[in-house]
Amino acid sequence: MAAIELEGLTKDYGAVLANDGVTFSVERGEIFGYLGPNGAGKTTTIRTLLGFLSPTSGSARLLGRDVTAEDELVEAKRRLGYLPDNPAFDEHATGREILELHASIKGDERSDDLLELFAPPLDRPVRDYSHGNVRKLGLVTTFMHEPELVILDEPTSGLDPLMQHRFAEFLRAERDRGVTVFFSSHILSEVRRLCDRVGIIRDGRLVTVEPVESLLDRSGKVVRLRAADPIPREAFDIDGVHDLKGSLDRSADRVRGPDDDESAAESAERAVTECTFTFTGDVNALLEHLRDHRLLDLSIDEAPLEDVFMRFYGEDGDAAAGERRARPTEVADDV
Ligand SMILES: Nc1ncnc2c1ncn2[C@@H]1O[C@H](COP(=O)(O)OP(=O)(O)OP(=O)(O)O)[C@@H](O)[C@H]1O
Repeated sequence: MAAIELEGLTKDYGAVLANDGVTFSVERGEIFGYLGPNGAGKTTTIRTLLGFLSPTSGSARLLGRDVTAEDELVEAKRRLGYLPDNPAFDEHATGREILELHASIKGDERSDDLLELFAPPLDRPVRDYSHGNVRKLGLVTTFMHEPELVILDEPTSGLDPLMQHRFAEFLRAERDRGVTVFFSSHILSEVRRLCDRVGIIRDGRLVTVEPVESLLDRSGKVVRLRAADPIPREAFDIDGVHDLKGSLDRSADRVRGPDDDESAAESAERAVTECTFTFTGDVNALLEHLRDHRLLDLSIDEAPLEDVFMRFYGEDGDAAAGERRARPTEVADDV
């Protein structure tokens, strides 16, 4: 039995179809990232899973329990930890009082360890907390009762890099002891660092569900090279080379054309000494192909996850995915 099962989940707010037949499962013991830009429908799915919203149609199950059946939902929630985007703690209570309240409701198996790890202040009222400290307190309340499944909304927002690193290590250790993690995010670096699989939602519809690695594999590698001598552009006419951009160092240009006065840009149309391209082929074949050229520098890196998302949200990706026309969406570090 999967930890989360969604089958044709649809939520129609009237003006907006926020979830449109969303179907996927989150397996036990995996870290699953739920991604999409603002307004894509992530929170709607999460709020439906938690029983805060009723689906217009379709079904949602948490730990095998139907979330639309009150008693089943209560049973599932005992084994669940939930960190909302903005935890609504009583502003007048201190962190310690909030932990005591949570312990009395759902139990406390490990708050001492969690406090050591995340170290939120405890003796000040929450209204004096920074955003990051609210988040740290929220992480303690989310995990203190040893949940089997945690649902986290943008978990690292407001955490400094050191704390983000600590949180990532903690989450992986939780996963390794069998805890299932479902989190929504639009921060690609976070997704790349943490997730086993991702589901991508756009305009209420699920675009893909797949392992992060396969998403990255399909997007290819970014190759950058610098050569001692000009390499004719035809040398890059091989399978898997896309988007070649290059420049020519004229001092190294020994392949000038008949017109020695041609501009640097014109020369670079024939040959390059420095270039960057996306490569989706066999790296060994590429290296073999470049063997006759003296390289000064070569790097082969994974394509940025941003490029992968552009395929799903950008104009071209829209056509390739056979999806509806995308709304204009900025895709930088945030999806
Ligand atoms: N209660 C509501 N009534 C009407 N429309 C709503 C309601 N809640 C959300 N929406 C709309 O549904 C769509 C999906 O919203 P949702 O909050 O699920 O997206 P999201 O992916 O979580 O976005 P964000 O990353 O900004 O939190 C948006 O167009 C939003 O304006």
